Amino acid sequence: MRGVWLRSLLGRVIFSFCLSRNVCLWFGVLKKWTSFCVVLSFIRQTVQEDKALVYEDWRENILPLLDSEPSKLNPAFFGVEQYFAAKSLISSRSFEIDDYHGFGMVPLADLFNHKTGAEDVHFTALSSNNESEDDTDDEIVDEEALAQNSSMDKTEKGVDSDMEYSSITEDDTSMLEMVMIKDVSSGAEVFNTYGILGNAALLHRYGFTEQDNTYDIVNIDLELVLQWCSSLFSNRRSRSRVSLWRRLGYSSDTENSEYFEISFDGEPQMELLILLYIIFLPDDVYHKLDLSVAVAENFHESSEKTTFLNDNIFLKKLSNMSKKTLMTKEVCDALLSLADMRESLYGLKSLEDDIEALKRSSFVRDRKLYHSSVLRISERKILQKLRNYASKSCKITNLSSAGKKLKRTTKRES
Ligand SMILES: C[S@@+](CC[C@H](N)C(=O)[O-])C[C@H]1O[C@@H](n2cnc3c(N)ncnc32)[C@H](O)[C@@H]1O
Repeated sequence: MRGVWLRSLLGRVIFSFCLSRNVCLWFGVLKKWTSFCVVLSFIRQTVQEDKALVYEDWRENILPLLDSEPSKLNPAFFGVEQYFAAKSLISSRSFEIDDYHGFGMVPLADLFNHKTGAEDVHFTALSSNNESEDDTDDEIVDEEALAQNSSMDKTEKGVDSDMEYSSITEDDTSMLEMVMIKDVSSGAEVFNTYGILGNAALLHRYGFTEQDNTYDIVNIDLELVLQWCSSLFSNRRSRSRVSLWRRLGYSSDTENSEYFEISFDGEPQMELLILLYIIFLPDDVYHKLDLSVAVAENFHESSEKTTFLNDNIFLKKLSNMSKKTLMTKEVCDALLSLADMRESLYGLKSLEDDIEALKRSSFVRDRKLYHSSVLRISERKILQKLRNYASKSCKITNLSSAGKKLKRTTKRES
């Protein structure tokens, strides 16, 4: 048996997996789990929301069992803390398989540790054209059928060649294929990748971080932008400018957890630049734009609304603006202030202090401290890059406006 698995690792092996698109049913009917999985898409890092969802799950599904009479459950094992621990364990051992299957737990596949952007092994559904034909039914995979299909069964029946696996299971949506995508030297660790995840997401879901993770990001909350805005302008102006930005469709749907991402290279999200740009618009331009949007909002037909907005010259200009053109001197200065405000959330210790502390040996033993420190440092380095990005763009803007002024003066003089 051992030989079969080892051979399969070097070639390819097909796992049967107990999984449906609603993977959460695997653990009993915990309806909130689905949203928990979805929320953990990690494009948005919603630790607090997840905690609230898990708590709600516990309250709805576990608490009634404890309260029911006579309860055979020992409350010491079914408290909310234990529930969080169990869910964390499950979540750290499940991963996003593909678009069709979503998140799931796959026996054996959870053997592999993660490496960002450098997987050796890849998991994929066998049939690539099985998209949504059976969307409405078969949410739960028939466990008996799965057992019959399991690769272990086939091995025991003596079916162990790759060809035979493939021909038997080609259209089976309950099968996953594990493919070695590169050669791995004998004795070296075989890595999978859990997805494109920044350090906060890795820490939140899997309990570890990676130094120099190129998918790392820093979030700047909309709330922080509002705070900065209110330090320069009246609250009324801040609110009205943000409201216009929302009405133009640049904000996300979830109003209570809005934030902007700064990429690993220190580049701010376009939506943040547009908001800052709108905040600095002169009053007359703002009022014209606001009026146009108000008129458009009165159209009943969305096509009429779109045509009207598309005809607006300023809106056309705004939507065609590149990051470079949005980086006016004011926007650059705003980004520098926002970087400082965000940095202040890390307390009084400097980035250098943090780097020194990470080198201390005690951190290596205390894994929680180590990973939280890596996260802190990588986020602060991104903020540093944001400052560089803003200062560099500011210099370019200054140079080009100085160039334009010079051109105008030369024209006038000639
Ligand atoms: C699916 S398991 C991977 C197998 C795991 N090593 C085990 O013991 O079963 C996921 C867990 O492995 C650990 N892990 C995976 N990749 C890691 C990495 N690159 N660095 C540190 N820990 C990692 C984390 O604790 C994570 O929650």
